[in-house]
Amino acid sequence: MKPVIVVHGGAGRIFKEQEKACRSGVVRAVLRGYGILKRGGTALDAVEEAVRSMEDDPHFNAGCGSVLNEKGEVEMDAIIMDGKNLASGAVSAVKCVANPIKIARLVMEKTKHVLLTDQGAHLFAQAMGVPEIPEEKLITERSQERWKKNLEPDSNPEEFQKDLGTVGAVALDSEGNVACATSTGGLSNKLIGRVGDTACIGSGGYADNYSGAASTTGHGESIMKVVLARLILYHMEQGH
Ligand SMILES: NC(=O)C[C@H](N)C(=O)O
Repeated sequence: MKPVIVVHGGAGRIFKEQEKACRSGVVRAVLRGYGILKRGGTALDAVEEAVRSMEDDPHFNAGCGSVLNEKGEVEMDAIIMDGKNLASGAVSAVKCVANPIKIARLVMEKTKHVLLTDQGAHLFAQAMGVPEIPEEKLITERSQERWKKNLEPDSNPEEFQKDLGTVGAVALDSEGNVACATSTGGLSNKLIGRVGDTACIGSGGYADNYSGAASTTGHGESIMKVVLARLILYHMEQGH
């Protein structure tokens, strides 16, 4: 089967001066993921690699470049899912790691659970030998500026939520297996402990060999209302 990978760097507004960097970020991610597929690798490895690449890229709202919560901290959510057996792993409100998607994968493969949050995710990551990094390494000038602007009395937080998007990827490998991965810093100036759609199976992503794979981006609280990723696959199953 001919392998396929599709990635997104969010569906938010992209400022002119960021356009080139954002474009090369998604191209780099897709090439890394596709490289794995071309060598006969799995859809799961391909989506993880593509998302890692965008987590490492400060132009996206995931990993380095994540938006900040109300206290000016980075709290990230991520999910990965294997369409072959419906196995999935996710983390929410994780701090001080470069690649939340890696921990999501470890949750899937090394635990009996599907979602670990905050401190529990942190302890698990430590136990798995995932290196901790200083929070400053995840914070960009742009995310700090956005956070400060949102604190101003006349700010329009709705406007700022349009600026940046979550990252994600879906892939089909030569064996006919599909997978999805999604990663985000969430919403600007969100409440501490807010968990968005990205960490929730069926909302931030879903993969099922029977129907396909989806990775979502946008306003998490709206996405969760309709369990969007699963809803998309439902419509695909119906042939829509
Ligand atoms: N920009 C985004 O896609 C945000 C993400 N869906 C969230 O609500 O956490």
